[in-house]
Formats: sequence, C-alpha cells, structure tokens
Amino acid sequence: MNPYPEQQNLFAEQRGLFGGYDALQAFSKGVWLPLPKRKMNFVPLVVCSLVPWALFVLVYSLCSFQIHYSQPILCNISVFVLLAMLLIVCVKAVTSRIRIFTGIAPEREPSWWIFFAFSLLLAWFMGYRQGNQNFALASKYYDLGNLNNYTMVYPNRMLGQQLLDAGIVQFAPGSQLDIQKSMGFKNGQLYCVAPIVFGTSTPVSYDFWAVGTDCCSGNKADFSCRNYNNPQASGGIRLMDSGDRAYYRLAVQQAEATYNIKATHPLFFTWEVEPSKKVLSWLLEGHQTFAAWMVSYLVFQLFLVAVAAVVFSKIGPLVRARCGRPDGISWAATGAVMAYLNGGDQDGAREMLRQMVRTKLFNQVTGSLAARMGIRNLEAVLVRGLESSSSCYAVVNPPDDAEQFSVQEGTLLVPLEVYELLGGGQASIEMVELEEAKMVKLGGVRDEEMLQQLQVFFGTLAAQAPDAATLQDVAEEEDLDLDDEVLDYWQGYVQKSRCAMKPIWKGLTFQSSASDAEAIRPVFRPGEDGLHVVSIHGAEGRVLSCAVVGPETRLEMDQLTCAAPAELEPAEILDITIRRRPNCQSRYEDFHYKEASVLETVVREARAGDVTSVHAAIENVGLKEVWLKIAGGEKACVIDNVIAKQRPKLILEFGTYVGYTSTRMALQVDAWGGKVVTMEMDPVNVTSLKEVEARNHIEMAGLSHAVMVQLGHSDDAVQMVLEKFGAHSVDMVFMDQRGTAFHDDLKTLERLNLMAENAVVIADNVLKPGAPYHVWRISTLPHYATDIIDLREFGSAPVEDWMTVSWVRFGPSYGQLPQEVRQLNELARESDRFRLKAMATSMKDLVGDPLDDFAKKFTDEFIQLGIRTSMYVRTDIIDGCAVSRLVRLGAGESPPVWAGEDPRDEIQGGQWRGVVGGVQFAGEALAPGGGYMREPPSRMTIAPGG
Ligand SMILES: C[S@@+](CC[C@H](N)C(=O)[O-])C[C@H]1O[C@@H](n2cnc3c(N)ncnc32)[C@H](O)[C@@H]1O
Repeated sequence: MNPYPEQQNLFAEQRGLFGGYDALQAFSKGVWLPLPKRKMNFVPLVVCSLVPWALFVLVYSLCSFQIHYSQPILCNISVFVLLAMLLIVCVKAVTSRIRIFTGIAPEREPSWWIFFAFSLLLAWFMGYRQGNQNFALASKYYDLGNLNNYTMVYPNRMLGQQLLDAGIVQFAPGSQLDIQKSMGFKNGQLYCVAPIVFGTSTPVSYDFWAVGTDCCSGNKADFSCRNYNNPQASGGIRLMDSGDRAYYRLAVQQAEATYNIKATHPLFFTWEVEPSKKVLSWLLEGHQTFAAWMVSYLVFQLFLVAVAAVVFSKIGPLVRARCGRPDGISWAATGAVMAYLNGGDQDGAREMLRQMVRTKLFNQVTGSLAARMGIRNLEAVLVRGLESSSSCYAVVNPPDDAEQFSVQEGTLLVPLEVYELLGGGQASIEMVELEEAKMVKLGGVRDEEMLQQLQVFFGTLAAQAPDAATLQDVAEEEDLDLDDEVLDYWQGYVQKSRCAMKPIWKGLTFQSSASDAEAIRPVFRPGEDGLHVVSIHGAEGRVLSCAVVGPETRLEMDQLTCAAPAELEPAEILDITIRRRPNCQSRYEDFHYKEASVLETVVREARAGDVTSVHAAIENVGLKEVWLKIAGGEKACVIDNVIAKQRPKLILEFGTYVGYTSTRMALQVDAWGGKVVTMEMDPVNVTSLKEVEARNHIEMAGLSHAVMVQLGHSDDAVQMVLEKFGAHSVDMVFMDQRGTAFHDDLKTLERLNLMAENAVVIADNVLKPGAPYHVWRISTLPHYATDIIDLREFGSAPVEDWMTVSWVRFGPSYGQLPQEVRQLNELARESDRFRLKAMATSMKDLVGDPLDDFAKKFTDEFIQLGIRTSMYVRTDIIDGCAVSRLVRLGAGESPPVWAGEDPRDEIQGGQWRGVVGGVQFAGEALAPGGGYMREPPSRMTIAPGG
C-alpha cells in the first residue's frame, strides 16, 4: 500500500521496483554539494587564453588603422557586431549559472563560461580603447597622405594661395624663422606663431608660419617652439587641426598689426628637420604600440587564465544533490541502474544516477546492486561512492587469507558504461578506517609514476614533510567544530583528499603486484585496458581491503575532496547529520558511529565463542552509551517466548543491524538444528571497512553456522531464500526493518509461498516509529491470528512501543489486501518521519510531546477501528536483574501506564532475563487441533549474559 498513491515512480513502474515514492519524496528537496575537483581540462584553458586575445587583436587593429580612417562606418559596425556576439556568450554563461542553481541542469561547471564571457568583454573594451588611442596618431598620417608634398619652396617668393593643398613642405635652404616678428594669442593656452622667411628678404606676403602652443610669452617676440633655433630645420608639416587654426589666425592678425606686415593667406606648419620622416614615424609608432599591446595582452590573458585555473581547481564544480531518505534514494538509484541494464529508460536512469552517484548516500545502492546482480556468496561486496566525490569503487572484504578468496570472474557483470555511470574511471580507495594498513599492492601495474601517485594520494610522501599537519592542526586552523571523539577517530590517517587536511599516514609502503589476480580478482568485467585492483595489506600481509580501480584512474588528490556541508540547506536527515559532522562527510562516521562503538565494545569486552558476553557487550552500549535500535529487554522476552512455543527450523529476519537478535534467536534454534537467515540492506552494517561488523559479532558469538547474513534489500533478497530453502520453508519471520514496509514484505512472502502453514510472524516497532498498514492487515485479514503486545523500548524505558505476534493459517484471504483505510496514510507518513529522526538521533531524544502525541493518535485511531493491545510485558527488578514476563490483558483492560524512574537504566548488559512460558498467544488457540503448535521445550529461561 503506497502511502503516496498519487505519486508513481518511473522506475518502480517500469521494473515493478520499490522505493518509488521514497525517491520522489527525496527528490522534492535538494541540496548543493560541491563536486570533487576535476582533472584540469585543457580545452577551456586554451579557448579562454586564445579567443579573448584574438578578439582584442581584431578590435584593436580595426580601430587603429586604415579601415577606421577610410571606412569609419563599416569599422564601427564590425566592432559593435562583435560586441553583440560576445553578449550572446555572456547570456549563455549567465543562463548556465541560472540553470545550475534552479536545478534544471543537475550538474554543471559553468565557471569557465563565466570567465570566458568576462575575458571577452574585457578584451573587447581594451581593444576598442587602445585602438582608438592608436588611431589618434595614425589618423594624422593618413590625413597628411591626402595632401601634396612640396620641396624647394621659397617663402619670400611663394604665396599661400599657391600651396593650399600642401601637406609636407621642404623650404629652400636658407629659410628660417623670423623670431622678431613672432606673436602669441592666448585663449586658455598660448597659440604661438612665427613667420617662415628666406634669409633677410622681405616676402611679398607673410603666408608661411611655424606654430606651436605654450611656447611663447604672448606679449613679447620670443617664439621658442619646436626646432625654433635648430639650423637644420627647414621643413614644415601642415597643421591639420582645424580647431586650433582659428586661434593661430588671430595670432597672425595680431602680428600683422604689431609689425605692420601683411599675411594674405597664412598657412600653418610645425617646424621640422625632416618632416617626411617625422610623418612616417607616426605610422611606425602606431604599429609598434600595436605589436607591444598584442604581446602584453597575451601575457595578461594567460595570467588571468592561470589565476582562474587555480581558483576553479580549489572551488570545484557544483552538483545539485537531492537528498532526503537515504534508502529511498539509493533503492531508486538501484532501480535506475537495473532499468538501464535492462534497456529501460536510459536517459532517466542516467539522469537519476548522475544526481545520486556523487552524494554520500550512494554507497547504499550497492548492497542492492550486488543482490540484484546475483551476487550471493561473496563475503561482502561494497561498492561505495567516495562520499561526495565522483569515485566509485568496489571494496571486497575477503576472508583472512587472500589466496582463498575468489570471486567468480564475471559474476558481477557491470558493463563499463554502467561502471562509468557509477562514477567509475575515477575510482579510488577510502583508507580512512584502515589504520592497520602497512602495505598497498597495486594489481597489474608496474608503472612507477602510478605508484608514486598512490604515495601522494595516501599521503606518505607529504607525511615526510616536516610541516605535515594533523587533523587537529587543520581543525584549529580552519576553526572547525570537531568534537574529541571525531578527532581521535581520525587522528592518524587523514588524507587531504577527503577533508582538505594534510595527511599523516606514515610508514605505509607500496608495491606493485604481478597481476590483478595476485591481489584479488576484479569484480567488474575488465575493459580493454583492464581494471586494476588495489589491495591493502596489514602487518602480516593479511588483506584488509581492496578496491577496483578504473582503467583511466590516476589517483590524484585533486579529484577527491569533501563537500562543504555548512553551506547546505539540507533535507531533514542531512541536517541532523551535518550538524554532527560539520566538515567531513563520511558515511561511516555520520551514520555508523554507533555501530562502530558497538564493534569496539564487542571486540574489547566479549569473549570469542561466548554468545552471552557478546550480547552483554552490545546491551552495555545500548544501556550506557547510545540508544541502539535493537530488540533487547522486554522485546527479547516476546521473541524468546514465541521461539520456545514455535520451535522454528528456519527463521527469516528482516534487519540484521549489529546482529543482536539474529544471534539471540540462533542461540535457541541451534539447540534443535534450526537456522536464522537475516537480511540487511545497509552494507556498512554487514561489513565495515576494517572488520565484518554483524558477521563479526556472529562469529564472536560462535554462531556463524546457525546464522546466514544476506546483504540486500528485503524486497529482492527473499527471492534468494526461496531458491536456497524452497517454498513453505520459513517457520518464523521477524520483521524489524522499516515499519511502513512490513505489510509489503509480508505480502511478498505470501506471494512467494515462503512461509510454512502455521508459521508465526513477529513485528517490532509497530507503535514507534509505527507500522500502521501492517497492524491493520494482520488484525483484519482472517488468515492471521494476532496479539498486539504493549512493551517498553530497550534502553529507554519511558518509550512505549508495540510488537505484534501473528500466527499464520492458509486460507482464501492469504496474499490479499485488506480494505483500504485512508486515515492510515497520515499515520504512515508520520511514522516515516519519526523513523528518519530516530536514525540520526537517539530514541531517548525523541521522547516527549511529539512522540507521545503520535503514539496516542496511533492508539486512538486503532481503538476506533476496534483494534487494541491484548498483552503487555511486565518487568520486575529481582536481585539486581530485570525480569520480564508476558501478561495477557483481560477484556477491556488497558496496559499499565509507565510512571516514574527507570530503574532498568541502572542495569548492566546481560542482566535482563526473559521468563519463557506460562502464556498463551492468540494464534495458538486458532491452530488446528488447538494447543501449542509444537511441543514446547521442557524448560527454557533465556538469560542473555546471565
Ligand atoms: C531496527 S534495526 C534491526 C535490529 C536488529 N533486528 C536487532 O534487534 O538486533 C533495522 C535494520 O534494518 C535494516 N533495514 C531497513 N529496511 C530494510 C530492508 N527493507 N531490507 C533489509 N534491511 C533493512 C536497517 O538498515 C537496520 O539495520
């Protein structure tokens, strides 16, 4: 029953997959994550260097020279058309920015576009400005080129009218300036004139004048302008500036009046030694300036590009990551991969994956991926995205002896393109938890350069540097709010690649192994170049972990980085986890710090082969350190009682977590040769990078022969149980996964005919976070006879919860849906919200009004539907131990309300006993023949740890 029936997911529809509405819900919000820095792409570098420079040169030359002079309109049109074109580039750059931030394009790297647009604008502006400056000089040359050149002009004989078209005039030797008849006219500046004469002879008309500005006093005959006293000077360059000409004319009129001379048609010149050369030099100067700017601008542009490259490599591109419900996303992603592999909606799958592969939630995809691809017997396969980086890799936790480890080649057939979709080709290893590592072997690569890169990657090179910093240094420097626990955890093996910190992993060595096979077989089908495998070895050469590395891989620090979650406006769940870990996104720390703590405690406190000591250690964490979502205490009492009555041969558990209930159940069924198959979708719970988590507990408990851990989502992993154990093989089901999915998973079991007739189904967390659809189904369909049991959360006594125990009978309603009740949809939504919160906080922290209100609403809703609790668990403290027993409620009786202190908080792990026997479940009476289904054990008191 989909609580959001109106929303149908593409992939769910296409492949009949689950998780559709989760994905949609998750995708309705989004956050921005920086992508890892990428390899420098040379195309934008070259384009951004050369194109703006070429534009500058083009605009500059158009504005500087002949075309500007002879075709000014054409020139201006060309220049402004160029401007219009580059404005289009700007619009493109800006819209790509807008696209990325509105989420239309999930991932873009628009920085180079912006830079390109900016560079083009600058180049155009500079070319236009400098070109016009240059043109001021060059245009004088072109002006004079339109006029005539005259030589051997005698100023005493020639009249101005005769030389009206003169541009350059070479006067006859002996020509000079008559300073005595010079004059100045002041209009802002001084316009100075002096007649050009020949020797001492008086000209017919003083028509040739040397001119200059601010080079005379104005009231005396003291002309001292350019070349006035240079005996070599005897040439003139015609004054072309018509604005100044009027003032020089006035100065000449003043001279006519003062010296009583006549100037009928005065022409004005600058007085030069070699006027032709001078004019030519203007053009040359224009060309030289042009050449100098061309070179300088190229250097300038290259500099800008270099700065941009450095800045961009630091920032990295952004991706819009839609985050919400981790499992929803990842299962939907898995669906996407499958759809892709099966020829479904390729574009949709691509798009969805692109959105997800780079988020930290990606690693959850992989358990299911492995399951869906038929990977069953691997010790564990963990394909992880390197958090926010685009890397994807497969880590295989082999058994201790690497030689014995074999993955059937070709089992995981991931076409290279899918591998790339998953971020392959940039694969890398996460070394965070491998503090024992002493050697890295690189399969099949004997390339020294790559080995060196590995060393850089793992920081062993940098670690030798005297200034190699620790996490604390960096945290302090960057003012990070990292708590001690995190600091301790990371201290010692932090890589710059992950957290912008300098690495300090000293003493790690690298070796190239002869072949991939020697290290470990690849789980991906090798491409043409082959996929390499990197394996990490501990002190005695034991393989700690290994990774598949794509053919193109270069382990570069630059490719790997951390997101900056502080900037995010995350969806609910991210919000919580980000506050916990402000800088670094490691799924292991964010989501698995509790499990890490359990693992450490078990390893420290439990004794191998002693199951009760394992339980006691796990319970200690749950009672003393952090709230754990395990079914201990009163909940275990229910399970123990049901097992004692049912004596199942095969138990199917949904939700292994740290293996507490699986080992607890196995402890009992082992007595009659029974088995527990337990399913876990979170690969990190099943494996961790350094140890096998749930398995480790199971092995510690000495029960690996009785427990089979199946990595994968309940939805598809049950198929494997069917294949392995056959139809009607499951005698007992313990549902401890997600409450709002219980009903669907149970329906699948019915559809596959997995359950035996008279099987029993136990469900946990039915009230909190809640399984409303399930309660409704098992209470209303007649093929179930159900008890609802009121009890208290383990390690958080004030928190009330329900478990349900339903005995199965085959009948016509088997596999059917109950009548739909719309009120349950709202309850289901709220359940999921609490479940999300509980993932990141402790149930204890959720105690209080919202949760109590929810529980009350839930209870009231079901009472209205005629469904109520029929049993409760009572716990008494006897001799320092908590002793729980099941009590049946009388007709109309309610379970006692919790009041007061929680004495059980004081109880050590291992001090909680479940009293078994003495109570009849509803289903038993309904069993054919009545009474117990099977013979109960003669005596059974389960005392974990006791
Ligand atoms: C409440 S814990 C299980 C606790 C465990 N049974 C115990 O009491 O020791 C729930 C676990 O179920 C897993 N899970 C949730 N949905 C699942 C699914 N659909 N298939 C498999 N595992 C699932 C979660 O990753 C989580 O580890």
